[in-house]
Amino acid sequence: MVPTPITVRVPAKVNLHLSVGDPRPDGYHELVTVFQALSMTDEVTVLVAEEPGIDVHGEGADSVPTGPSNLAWKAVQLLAEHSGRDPEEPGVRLSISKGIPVAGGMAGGSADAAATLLALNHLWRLELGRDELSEIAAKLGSDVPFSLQGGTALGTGRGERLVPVLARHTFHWVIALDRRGLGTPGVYTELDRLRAESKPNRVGEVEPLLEALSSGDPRQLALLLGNDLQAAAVSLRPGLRRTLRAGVQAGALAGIVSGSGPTCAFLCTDADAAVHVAAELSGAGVCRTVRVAHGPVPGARIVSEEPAHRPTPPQVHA
Ligand SMILES: C[C@](O)(CO)[C@H](O)COP(=O)(O)OP(=O)(O)OC[C@H]1O[C@@H](n2ccc(N)nc2=O)[C@H](O)[C@@H]1O
Ligand SMILES: Nc1ncnc2c1ncn2[C@@H]1O[C@H](COP(=O)(O)OP(=O)(O)OP(=O)(O)O)[C@@H](O)[C@H]1O
Repeated sequence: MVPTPITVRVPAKVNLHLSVGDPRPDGYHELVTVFQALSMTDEVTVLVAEEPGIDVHGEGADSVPTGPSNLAWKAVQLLAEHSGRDPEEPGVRLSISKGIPVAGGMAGGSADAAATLLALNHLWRLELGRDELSEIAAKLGSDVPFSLQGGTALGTGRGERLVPVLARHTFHWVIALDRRGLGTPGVYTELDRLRAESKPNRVGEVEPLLEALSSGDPRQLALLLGNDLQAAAVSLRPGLRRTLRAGVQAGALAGIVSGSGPTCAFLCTDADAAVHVAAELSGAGVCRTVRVAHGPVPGARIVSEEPAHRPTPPQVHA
């Protein structure tokens, strides 16, 4: 009997605190970061198929590769190899429904890779535990373990070593999507360049932000949001300065560039304030589109053993 397709829902992330150290010999930067999973999600359905492939729908689907460079397909190959299958003939197809902006600094590709690992773990009945899945996830990218875990977490190393952070309160966000994406490696390189020529401010210690999270007071949290990559993202995309200003003028408590950008995330007092800020910001004409979101939300989770929709035939065979 053909196994039932599995659908996994997986969240976007924002870095509430992102402290970037110097480059390491392996080219990565040592990080101290606090991730929060937000209610903007992708859905990935895996199904058994003789002809492998990927189809992608939704937000920014046109700019997502449908071949072997898709991070979710890399997840298929890595898990196939790990479980003794032929990575070139894994016998599955993926259908990805995007709600997370592509190349937006919100871990969209990482989310799809994490969702694929979880879905295949069930489809292939591998029974790998969360720790083992997380180790495999880290091989695919620094953000992938957090996409699996969700919630709020402190990340160290290159961002892949996680400890959950207690954050019982819900925070309300407005998310401003830019017209074009930014490549993550280029933003880290720009930060190194800025640091070689001047001394851009660095975010402080993470502890006060952890205390603000546990207090649940968005006003206290707003004062402590910080991202070392923001200066680099703004240097590469100067228009972000205007977006950040417009969000605060619209009534947000504070705004930051999300991860490597160019998406900006604005913390608001409550859900009503977020709707108001979103409406104002969208009228300001500084970004492509505006969303409201809340966090924390859970990480990758199975939402159904039926596909969200019947996938159309893949455009390119992986
Ligand atoms: C900006 C963040 O989203 C913040 O969470 C992440 O640091 C990026 O995570 P990611 O997209 O999963 O990144 P990876 O796929 O692991 O790495 C992509 C590239 O980003 C740079 N990179 C990433 C993580 C890190 N700690 N130091 C880095 O310098 C490296 O140039 C690396 O080649
Ligand atoms: N499943 C996928 N979804 C989106 N982009 C993908 C995927 N697989 C590969 N990519 C490629 O990866 C690039 C980065 O996309 P992604 O959406 O992961 O960026 P990001 O959210 O900025 O990542 P991060 O926040 O983890 O640095 C895209 O330009 C796209 O070409």
